[in-house]
Amino acid sequence: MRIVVHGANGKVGQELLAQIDEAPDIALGEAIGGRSDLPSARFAGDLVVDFSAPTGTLALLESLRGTELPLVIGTTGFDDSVRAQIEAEAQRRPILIAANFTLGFEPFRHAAIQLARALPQARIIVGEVYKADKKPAASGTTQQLVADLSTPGHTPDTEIGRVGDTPGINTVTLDLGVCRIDLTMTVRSRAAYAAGALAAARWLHGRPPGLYSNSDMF
Ligand SMILES: NC(=O)C1=CN([C@@H]2O[C@H](COP(=O)(O)OP(=O)(O)OC[C@H]3O[C@@H](n4cnc5c(N)ncnc54)[C@H](O)[C@@H]3O)[C@@H](O)[C@H]2O)C=CC1
Ligand SMILES: O=C(O)C1=N[C@H](C(=O)O)C[C@H](O)C1
Repeated sequence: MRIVVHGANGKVGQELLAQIDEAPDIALGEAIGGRSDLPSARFAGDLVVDFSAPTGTLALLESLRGTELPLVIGTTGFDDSVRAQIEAEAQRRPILIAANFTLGFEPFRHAAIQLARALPQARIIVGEVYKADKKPAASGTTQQLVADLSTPGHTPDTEIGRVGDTPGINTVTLDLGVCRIDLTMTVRSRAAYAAGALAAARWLHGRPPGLYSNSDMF
């Protein structure tokens, strides 16, 4: 399978290029670095992986018109209108979108959901620590966990941290007053995200048009 990387100059994009270079079953079709590269892109590949920015993903969808290339979207921070455009585009091509491609993220979020169901009286706090230059708003991962753990009338609190070049620390705390339970997922390297995105690409390749998430892979 030949992969086109969109956002190739970025932190995750560079990890993707390194892992594609080592992968026995994947070749690099094209590396699209940033905004200025998109107009000349040839999309010389079988599938596109996008780790850019919401405006970049929008521009990518526009550039992909007329193709049926499958698309793995790692970019986060979409507003409802862009999400609606992605959903519409999934009628024309298979799209897999996930806020967090770390291999352990699905089991992590399901463990948190199970604990929250078992302890409805707990106060829940969803925490994150990321690189200092990431937007201060809650990450896509935190938004996913907050949605997973919200019940009518109860929305988890969030704690947002930005430190150095932290790849990602995600926590779910269930506070019962007399005791607390802490779940933590620590990503040591952005290689974790790239590995998960390439696993998603292998899973998505050959599937029919539709909107998929990494929970469909398990
Ligand atoms: N789903 C997941 O598992 C993960 C998602 N992410 C998300 O992926 C995105 C990229 O993360 P990083 O690699 O850390 O960011 P980065 O800032 O290091 O790289 C972003 C890349 O996108 C390009 N870009 C930015 N705006 C663009 C535009 N308008 N058009 C075309 N290209 C554009 C930049 O040139 C750069 O190559 C972010 O949205 C981040 O939240 C990051 C890590 C894991
Ligand atoms: O910007 C990042 O680095 C990450 N962003 C994603 C998010 O917004 O949740 C996923 C990952 O946690 C790292």
